[in-house]
Amino acid sequence: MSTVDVSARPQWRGVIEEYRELLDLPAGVEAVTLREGGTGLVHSGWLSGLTGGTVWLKVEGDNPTGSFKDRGMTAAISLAKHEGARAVVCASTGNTSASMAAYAAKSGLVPLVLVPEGKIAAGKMAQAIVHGAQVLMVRGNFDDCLMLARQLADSYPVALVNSVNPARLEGQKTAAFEIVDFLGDAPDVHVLPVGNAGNIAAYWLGYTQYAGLGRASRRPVMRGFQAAGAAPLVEGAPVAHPETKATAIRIGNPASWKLAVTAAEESGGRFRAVTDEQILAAQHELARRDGVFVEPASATGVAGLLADLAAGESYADLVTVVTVTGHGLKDTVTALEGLGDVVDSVVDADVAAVAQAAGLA
Ligand SMILES: Cc1ncc(COP(=O)(O)O)c(C=O)c1O
Ligand SMILES: N[C@@H](CCOP(=O)(O)O)C(=O)O
Repeated sequence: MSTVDVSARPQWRGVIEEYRELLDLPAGVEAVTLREGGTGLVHSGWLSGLTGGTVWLKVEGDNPTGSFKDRGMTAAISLAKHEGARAVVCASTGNTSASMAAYAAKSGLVPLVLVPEGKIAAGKMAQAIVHGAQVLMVRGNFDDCLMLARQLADSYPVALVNSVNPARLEGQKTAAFEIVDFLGDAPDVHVLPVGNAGNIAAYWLGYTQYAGLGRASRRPVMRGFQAAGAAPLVEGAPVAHPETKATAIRIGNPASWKLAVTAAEESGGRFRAVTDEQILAAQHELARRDGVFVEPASATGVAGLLADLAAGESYADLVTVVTVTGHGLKDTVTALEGLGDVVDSVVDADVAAVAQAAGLA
């Protein structure tokens, strides 16, 4: 077979190459990329109808490992490699570890993951393990894991790639760039789930940079939503024992607390809490009405928007973007919980029986 030169063929290049001149990374950093970013901005007919405005879903489950973390991880891993690191570490509620493990595999770095024992969705755990990470389960919560990861990185030759690493936010801010590039301006309101708070900080960084460059005429109001059992930013104090079925945001002391508060305050936004019941209901509604299957934590922004509407908040005539942060296939167990017998009925391999069971006959 003759070799075909594909180097000049158009392809999304990943967030570093697409936005390199806008990222605060050292010159000459070679991108370790899985072609992350360039994710869909999907119009939600359902939410637009409910609000009387225009609602877009930024579907971050489209990323290579199924969450927004890949945008930051390409930057953090590329920088770690550039600086000569041999090993990387993260604390994780699941998605960061999946992402880190994949990018570490791509780059040849050795990945070490610290997770809270028994609180990681199976799909995410599988990703980290299959990509070759060493996964240590810690008797403690995410906040304990992050403290340990920081201590390891301080004392041993291993680079920390959680969102306390500024390169992570540099990569993640590209989601804001993509939204403005697509819509032609920033939205009026941006809604998203908040856990460790790196993502809201990164979006604010991106929107602010684009407004400063004149690529957007405004910055959106930032509305962050947390799970009621893990809502330190709503309560104004760390939560010692965070609890929620949305395990990705089971975090009691967000590392980017101050940056998140700045984003909310400067934008005229705020934080609100929604219950697990509201989150899981929003997850199912989104899947059934818009065809977008997200993991529980990712539905927190949708739940928040619905709760705002129920509380009389108006989104009418506004352009709203809701980031749905990760793919539903990561946690099918929680998605199916409470649905009873998911296989409606078993039938013989007979067309009449099938038609009858399906209510067609
Ligand atoms: C799927 C998902 N959504 C939302 C979040 C919250 O993002 P952040 O920690 O940047 O606030 C996380 C991680 O915490 C996550 O994994
Ligand atoms: N949800 C996160 C928690 C860690 O967040 P990070 O953005 O600081 O890495 C995860 O997936 O682990």
